Amino acid sequence: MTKLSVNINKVATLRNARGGNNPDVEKVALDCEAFGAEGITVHPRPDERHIRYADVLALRPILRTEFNIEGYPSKEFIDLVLKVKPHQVTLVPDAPDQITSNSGWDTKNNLSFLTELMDTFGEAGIRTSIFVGTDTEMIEYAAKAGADRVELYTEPYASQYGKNREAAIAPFVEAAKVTRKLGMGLNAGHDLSLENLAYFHENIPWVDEVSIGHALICDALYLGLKKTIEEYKNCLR
Ligand SMILES: CC(=O)[C@@H](O)[C@H](O)COP(=O)(O)O
Ligand SMILES: NCC(=O)COP(=O)(O)O
Repeated sequence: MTKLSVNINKVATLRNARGGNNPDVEKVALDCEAFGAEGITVHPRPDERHIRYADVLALRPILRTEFNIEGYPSKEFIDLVLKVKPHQVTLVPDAPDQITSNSGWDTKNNLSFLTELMDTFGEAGIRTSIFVGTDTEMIEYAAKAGADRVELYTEPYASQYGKNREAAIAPFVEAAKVTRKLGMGLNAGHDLSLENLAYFHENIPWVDEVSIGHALICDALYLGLKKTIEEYKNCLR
């Protein structure tokens, strides 16, 4: 079964636009769970332009499903994750000023850095995931680093889907098979949507978790949050 983890960054972006607490990020997270989400994802960035470190601390005790914290492993991020102890940490190689994630790790060149982090988080009882592209060598080095899972960066799939979905999915199926062979769990995310999710799942039904934020929150403007989450879950059946 593929779990749906809702990324609530964009809810925080909306809240931050006015400085108050509307929409209430904690309430939205709980509502996502009540409407069927099997996890909540946050990606705090150094400038706190959407999810703030304080949100992450406040969410931990109230969530009932899987909590996934994504981000670049700066000292502040590592300290936050070790304090919060989520179910899963996903390491992403983003620069501090990046608009959004745009690539996976070079796990070969960062092997010792990542290995040390896998040990640190593993010893704290936190499941680890490394954000990677479909280059199978990068997946092999994620396994060498000791990651429990990899998260495949799905933007290239999403952007190619409309032109040629068979060609778009092919490298992801290959990467997913290699991940399975190496004994790691498999997550996926970035630009997954109601348009492209069902086909992704149909071709790689053994994905453990997809984390979806931007498109899902956009869809909720039209469909409402409950119906939107139901529709995304329908794509994963
Ligand atoms: C790793 C990944 O693909 C997502 O976490 C994405 O970067 C969401 O972050 P933003 O909401 O800042 O775009
Ligand atoms: N890990 C991907 C994620 O959390 C959400 O990405 P997106 O759906 O906002 O592109």
